Amino acid sequence: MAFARVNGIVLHYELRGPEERPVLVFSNSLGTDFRIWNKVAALLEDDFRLVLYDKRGHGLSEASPQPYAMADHVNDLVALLDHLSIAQAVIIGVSVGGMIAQGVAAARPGLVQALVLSNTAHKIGTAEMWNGRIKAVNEQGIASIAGTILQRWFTPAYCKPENPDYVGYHSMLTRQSADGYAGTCAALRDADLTDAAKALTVPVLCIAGDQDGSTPPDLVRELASLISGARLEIIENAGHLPCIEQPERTAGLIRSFLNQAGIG
Ligand SMILES: O=C(O)CCC(=O)CC(=O)O
Repeated sequence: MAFARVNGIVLHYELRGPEERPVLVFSNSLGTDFRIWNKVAALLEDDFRLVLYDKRGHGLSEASPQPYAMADHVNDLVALLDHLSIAQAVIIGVSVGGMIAQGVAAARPGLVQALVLSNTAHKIGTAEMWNGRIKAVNEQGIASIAGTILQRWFTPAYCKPENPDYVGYHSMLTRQSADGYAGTCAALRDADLTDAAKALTVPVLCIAGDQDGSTPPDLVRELASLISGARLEIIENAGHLPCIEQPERTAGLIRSFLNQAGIG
């Protein structure tokens, strides 16, 4: 557990794995903290240097007042990597974390060796949808929308109150800062990374979950079609967060992609 003040905000992060190995940076989704990557990280940490961090307004990182711009999240990650003296990294992002990854590649191309874009897109949702979510969170709290959100995060088989993991992730979501959650909804509402995706020249792996209700496979396929040479993999029996529901498959795809790209 470590903290750094970068870009005017205190971020929570953790470093794992051998220092001399290629660096993998993990960026999490809306309403979660970096523990969503724990099972994937455990499968990779013997062979890679891992950076896990909580984005602004999530987990133990500081929450500035809403709204946020995607550039805030992008600049935070670039500043954290600079703070850690990391010159090159593979950025692995899920959902809004995948948009942050695309943004970092556009803002600081030299920093990015390859990208893994899991359950994400160049543009997610509509202004109407995000404004509705912001209003609900600000007026009634995250708990008021949590049940609906978890149905998109996980498959029906996982989404059961008798599953302790489901209950745990419900707690993770409802305990996020309202400013952090709604602020990041505003960032998602205003972000269109179509041009950034089209300009990517690094190796890219796109991952979709066959039962993802937030960024369905067709949307991830559309993202992959914008990126020259991108590889697309669809994980079965997974919703929006295959890193939680299918960690072995997710880590296996990351490992084989890095191997193919000559990293590691
Ligand atoms: O998960 C994200 O980072 C944004 C996409 C989304 O809205 C997922 C959800 O339904 O919470």
